[in-house]
Amino acid sequence: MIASAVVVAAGKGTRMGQTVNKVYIHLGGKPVLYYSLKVFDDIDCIKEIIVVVSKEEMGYCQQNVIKKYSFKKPIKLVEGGSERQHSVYNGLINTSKHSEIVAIHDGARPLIDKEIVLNTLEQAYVYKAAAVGVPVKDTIKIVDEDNFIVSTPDRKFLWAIQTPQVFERGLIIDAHQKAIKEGFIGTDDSVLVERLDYKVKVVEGNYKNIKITTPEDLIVAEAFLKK
Ligand SMILES: Nc1ccn([C@@H]2O[C@H](COP(=O)(O)OP(=O)(O)OP(=O)(O)O)[C@@H](O)[C@H]2O)c(=O)n1
Ligand SMILES: C[C@](O)(CO)[C@H](O)COP(=O)(O)O
Repeated sequence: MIASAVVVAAGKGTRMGQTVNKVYIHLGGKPVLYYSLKVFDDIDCIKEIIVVVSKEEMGYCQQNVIKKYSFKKPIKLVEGGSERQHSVYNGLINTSKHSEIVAIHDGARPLIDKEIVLNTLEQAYVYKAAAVGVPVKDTIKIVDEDNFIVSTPDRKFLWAIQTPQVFERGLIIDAHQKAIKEGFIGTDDSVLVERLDYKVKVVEGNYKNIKITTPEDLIVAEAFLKK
C-alpha cells in the first residue's frame, strides 16, 4: 500500500482561548503537533506527510516543529482555509498522485496510537473508507431549538467519530469536490463520502484519542503522556 497522511493544523484554537494556536502548545516538552505527526512518520506505508497550516504560521511551524524534530518522511507544508474542510481539501490536492490511500488526521489529536492507525489503513484498503471511533458512553438526546428533548437514539448504534479517517485517494477527492459544488460543509470527512452513498467502516479506537479543544483537555493529555 502506498499512502499519504494529511494532518490539519490550520485552525485558530478559539475554544482554547490562548494566544498561541493549540497545536503549538507544549505537552511533555514537545508541541502537540509533533506527536500528531510522529505516529505517521513511524508507519512504513506512509510515504509523505502534508501538514496544513495557516499562512501566518507557516514559518513558525517550519522552524519550531518540522526542522526542530527532523522527521524521516518528506513533509510538505500547505496553506489552510477558513473551515477545516477547506484545509483538508487543500491538503488532499497536494498529495502525490501515486498514493492509493490518504489518512486525514487532526493536528490537535496527539494521543493517537500507531496500532489504531495501522488498523484503519488496512480497513480503508479493503473498504475504501474507514474512520476511527469509540462507542458513546453517555445517553445522547436530540433536542429542539428550545432545548426540549425530541428523541433518544438507541445508544448501541451511536459512536463518537475521531480521526484518522482514511480513504482511497480518488474517492475522498471526489467527495470533497461534490461538497464544494453543492456548498456543503461537514464536520468531518466521512460525511462527504457518506453523501456519495459509500459505506464507511468504523474502526474501534480508544477514549484516549481526544481532540485538544478546551483548556482541561491539556491536563488530560499531559496525564496520558506521563503514563
Ligand atoms: N480552518 C481550519 C479549522 C481547523 N483546522 C484543524 O482541524 C482540527 C480540528 O479542528 P478544531 O478542534 O475545531 O480546531 P480549531 O478550529 O483550531 O479550534 P476552534 O474551533 O476552537 O477555533 C485542528 O487540528 C485544526 O487545526 C484546520 O486545519 N483548518
Ligand atoms: C473531524 C473531527 O475531529 C471528528 O470528530 C471533528 O468533527 C472536528 O470537529 P471540529 O468542529 O473541527 O472540532
